[in-house]
Amino acid sequence: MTRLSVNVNKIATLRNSRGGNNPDLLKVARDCEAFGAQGITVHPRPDERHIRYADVYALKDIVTTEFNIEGNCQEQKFVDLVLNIKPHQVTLVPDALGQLTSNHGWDTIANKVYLTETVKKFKDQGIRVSLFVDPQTEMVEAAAETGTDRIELYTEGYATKYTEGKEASIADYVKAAQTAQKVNLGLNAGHDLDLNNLAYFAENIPGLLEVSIGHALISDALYFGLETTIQMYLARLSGIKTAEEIPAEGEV
Ligand SMILES: CC(=O)[C@@H](O)[C@H](O)COP(=O)(O)O
Ligand SMILES: NCC(=O)COP(=O)(O)O
Repeated sequence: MTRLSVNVNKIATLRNSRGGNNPDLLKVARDCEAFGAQGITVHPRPDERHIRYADVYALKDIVTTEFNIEGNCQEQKFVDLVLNIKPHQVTLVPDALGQLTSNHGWDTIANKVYLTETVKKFKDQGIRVSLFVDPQTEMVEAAAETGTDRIELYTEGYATKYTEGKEASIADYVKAAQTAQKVNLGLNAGHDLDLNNLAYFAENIPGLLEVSIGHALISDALYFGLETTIQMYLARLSGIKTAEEIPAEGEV
């Protein structure tokens, strides 16, 4: 079954808006795990506008599930952070400085030499590596040549097109996932996944090991509460239908 890693960036963003410790990031991370999340994701950025480097060190001591650190390995501070903490997984994302949020995957062809050296640096320390990529066959194939363990498919394109037509929105992702299987890459996915689009993605993408979800999940928690929200996302991943999705008798 696909595992759910909760990205807690938005909790830090809310906390930072007032300068104190409310909400308490470490408590939220512990609670996410207690409510069933199988991993915690953070994505520190150089300006530390949400997750701070100090948060990542503090989380290392309390996360008991999979710890996934995402970020830009072209920043030496990020590389040092990850090598010091040694999380279960590092996800390398080609962010530009000052970027609002991640908006593209690696060009794994143009950056093959750089990525091969960087992947090795982390793998030599026992850290699983995942590369953030767009759903393009040639990018997935070249990713495999860097020695990375996994890729994370950037799902913003899927999420945007989902409401216009499910089949068309997922087609490139299915192809990319099939390619990943062919070249023996583990498969993660993330960005803008939510309660509406998650189940269809998880049902149709072969070999999907993990999704990391932050923005929508934390927003949903305002309405449903964190525990219920996490249960709802887990249900989407396990194929359990909600009451509204179960056809009434005679409708089948
Ligand atoms: C790589 C990715 O898609 C996520 O990590 C996303 O970028 C979250 O980062 P923000 O919370 O800064 O939007
Ligand atoms: N890797 C994707 C992630 O961690 C969360 O992205 P989003 O759900 O905040 O868009």
